[in-house]
Amino acid sequence: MDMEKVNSMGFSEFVDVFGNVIEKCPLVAAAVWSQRPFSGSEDLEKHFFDFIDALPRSGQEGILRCHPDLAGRDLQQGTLTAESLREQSQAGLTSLDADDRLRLQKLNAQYRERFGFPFVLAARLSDRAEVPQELARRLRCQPESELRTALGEVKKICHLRMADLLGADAARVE
Ligand SMILES: NC(=O)NC1=NC(=O)NC1=O
Repeated sequence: MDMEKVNSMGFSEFVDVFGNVIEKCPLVAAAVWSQRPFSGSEDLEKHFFDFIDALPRSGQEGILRCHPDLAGRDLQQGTLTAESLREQSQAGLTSLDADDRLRLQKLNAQYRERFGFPFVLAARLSDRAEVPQELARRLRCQPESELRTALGEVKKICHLRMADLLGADAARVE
């Protein structure tokens, strides 16, 4: 998909296509649409990131809370979005044994208890061995820095989902 196509999208089509690059937060795409035209994929992505960065802390934490736990209830109940299911299965989280799944659930609960939002990590850049290690490591971080780290992971997830949608040919618009 090239940028001329993106820049020609009406509001509904734009939100249909980009509404889940930030998990379950179509508002971000709805807001970014009015910033068109975009000079390229980086410019488009930067508008998504700028929107997140400009939110008050409550809004940023809200974005994190829209993310399903890794190997959590949504995965067990089959209620993950298509993107999330693909990401979690690529990280090997859909085939954990009961012990590993329970360990991750306990760590997720401890993390949520400490920070007030779920542990978020770009699963496609991780794997079943690394996720619990990274969760345990970040559990020891300070809330301020952890919020920034978590939002950084949201941006990585957005970047990867955007790349899936745009493909390689979303070069700059001449
Ligand atoms: N809590 C999470 O990190 N969730 C997720 N990470 C991903 O990469 N996809 C998700 O659904």
